[in-house]
Amino acid sequence: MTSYLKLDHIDKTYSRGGTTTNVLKDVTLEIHKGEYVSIIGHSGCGKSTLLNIVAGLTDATSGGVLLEDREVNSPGPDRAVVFQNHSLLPWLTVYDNVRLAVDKVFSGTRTRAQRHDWTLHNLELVQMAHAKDKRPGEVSGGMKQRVGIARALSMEPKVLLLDEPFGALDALTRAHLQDSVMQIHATLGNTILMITHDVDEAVLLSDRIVMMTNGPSARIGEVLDVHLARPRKRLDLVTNATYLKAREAVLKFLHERHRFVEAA
Ligand SMILES: Nc1ncnc2c1ncn2[C@@H]1O[C@H](COP(=O)(O)OP(=O)(O)OP(=O)(O)O)[C@@H](O)[C@H]1O
Repeated sequence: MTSYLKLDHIDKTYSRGGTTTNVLKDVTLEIHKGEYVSIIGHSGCGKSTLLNIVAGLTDATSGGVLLEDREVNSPGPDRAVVFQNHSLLPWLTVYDNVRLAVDKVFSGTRTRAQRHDWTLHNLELVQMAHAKDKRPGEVSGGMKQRVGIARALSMEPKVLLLDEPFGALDALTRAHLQDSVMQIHATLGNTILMITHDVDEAVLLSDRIVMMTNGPSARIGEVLDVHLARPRKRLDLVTNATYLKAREAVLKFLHERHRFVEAA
């Protein structure tokens, strides 16, 4: 398989008030088309910084990001981001929040009727068509995240970037949304890069788990292949030896790194 998205020797240093902090050190990662890759690591190691660099929202200090062999260093609809706290416009309906993105990307290439159908189609994908006329303030946190995912998908991004998309949700809502994302990934074959703190979530959803060392100068410590057939059913995995082994490997990595920090 060839690399679709490449993080190429990324370094990131923040300078503030005369002090400089090196957050990311030589991060290189190749992601294949259709792959679901998660990044896991302790708080503050630089996961969001890395995702923001891929999104084009933050510049790398050196190194860069290649998508289909072309350098990307500014935001674009080819890399749609879903943040932990939904970023919907509160004065627009659920429908209009998605339609706005659809119009931005497709106003030159699709008719009004096509854009309308496409907006509804994406709301249906996340089971939110029934609430299309509600405003964000009138729906639950999980529903808002669904709309955020619909909005991101509606731009037909080459890569979907998820920054802890389920982090602020209760366990049941989180599980439902994880199932929806797995279903969407199975249907559309999206290439997904996701940040998470949750070991079970990483193993359930990912083809590969990228484990970051602690910062400063965080780098990729280990990359774990998750050899679990799809579709994956969470209840079946509870006793699955491959699942348990993967889970243990990630926990061990994080635990050892954590101990390292405490000892330091
Ligand atoms: N704009 C900025 N200026 C200076 N330092 C920053 C800036 N943004 C982030 N940092 C620092 O960079 C480091 C990495 O932050 P980042 O948010 O990327 O980590 P993270 O792994 O995503 O954390 P968390 O898991 O808690 O969200 C932190 O030490 C943070 O304080």
